[in-house]
Amino acid sequence: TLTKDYYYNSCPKLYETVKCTVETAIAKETRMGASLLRLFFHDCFVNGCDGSVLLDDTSSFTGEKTAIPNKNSARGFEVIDQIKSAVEEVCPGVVSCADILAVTARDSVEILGGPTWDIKLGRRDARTTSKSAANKDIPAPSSTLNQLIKRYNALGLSTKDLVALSGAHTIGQARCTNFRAHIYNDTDIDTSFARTRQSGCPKTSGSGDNNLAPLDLATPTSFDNHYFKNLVDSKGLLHSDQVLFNGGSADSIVHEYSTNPSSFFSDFITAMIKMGDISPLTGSNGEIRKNCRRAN
Ligand code: HEM
Ligand SMILES: [Ca+2]
Ligand SMILES: [Ca+2]
Repeated sequence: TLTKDYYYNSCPKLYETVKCTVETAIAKETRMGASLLRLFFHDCFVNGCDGSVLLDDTSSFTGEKTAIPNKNSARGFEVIDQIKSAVEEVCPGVVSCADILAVTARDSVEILGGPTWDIKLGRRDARTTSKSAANKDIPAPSSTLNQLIKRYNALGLSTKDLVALSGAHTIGQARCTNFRAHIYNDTDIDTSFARTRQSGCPKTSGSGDNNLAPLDLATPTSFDNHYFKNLVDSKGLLHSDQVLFNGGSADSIVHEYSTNPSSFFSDFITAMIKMGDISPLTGSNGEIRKNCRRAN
């Protein structure tokens, strides 16, 4: 099992080393904080939090980076490489890439104005992975509320965890291809917001697919509860965002977070810890990778 003081003796400088590199990366590009937080989610939802998302393709397997949810989308791998190098300098061969993702996600949230919390460490790194697992296990932005609830439940996460974790969309950007159907076809969207987003995202698929828009139109670089205020105003960017406030079973939770930032923060922390507990490799399973991009 994971513990809070896992590297207390073996790598006492871990936290300051990671945080310093994350701060530099976010100072250079604010969006990087969002990208790093998302990497932890994409790792944990595919074979658990085992660093699988970081593996490059090899001759023996095709990894997760070219799966639909990640291709042209997941970013921050160079920053993870920098953090891993810095950590290897202070304690070589000790800290897993899976744990580095967990610390990095926690620090990114805090640096962008969100809460901080103690995390549990002791994960080991996967030696392999598969593209098809990533395609199957990461929820699509076209998901219905029931599909999202089912997927989260299968991982031991509740509807409350789903809503709280979706609050991560208070930061970062999405590509037109992922919100086109919502802004052109859905009716659960504020019409003037839809028009604004349509102006940056052509209706014809294949044109402007990579054009970006902020997931939170109000405060896209601050980790706050504005995402939930947007949902109450029918200004969610993704179909999978707005289904959380649609007259369904998640409405009351969204409403609560939209008026009470501290309840969002405390439930987000709980949910991040639960997500970080999804089937870690421990004991003699897996390994401590030397380079996060490949098995030793
Ligand atoms: C509920 C299911 C979820 C769905 C369907 C979903 C879907 C998406 C999509 C489609 C994007 C935009 C990607 C692109 O257009 O390239 C995105 C971005 C993002 N997601 Fe999620 N997401 C979900 C849950 C989460 C969770 C649980 C977290 C973290 C705890 C998270 C964090 C982020 C962040 C921070 C971004 C912005 C990344 C950046 O700007 O680089 N998402 N998500
Ligand atoms: Ca994984
Ligand atoms: Ca925000």
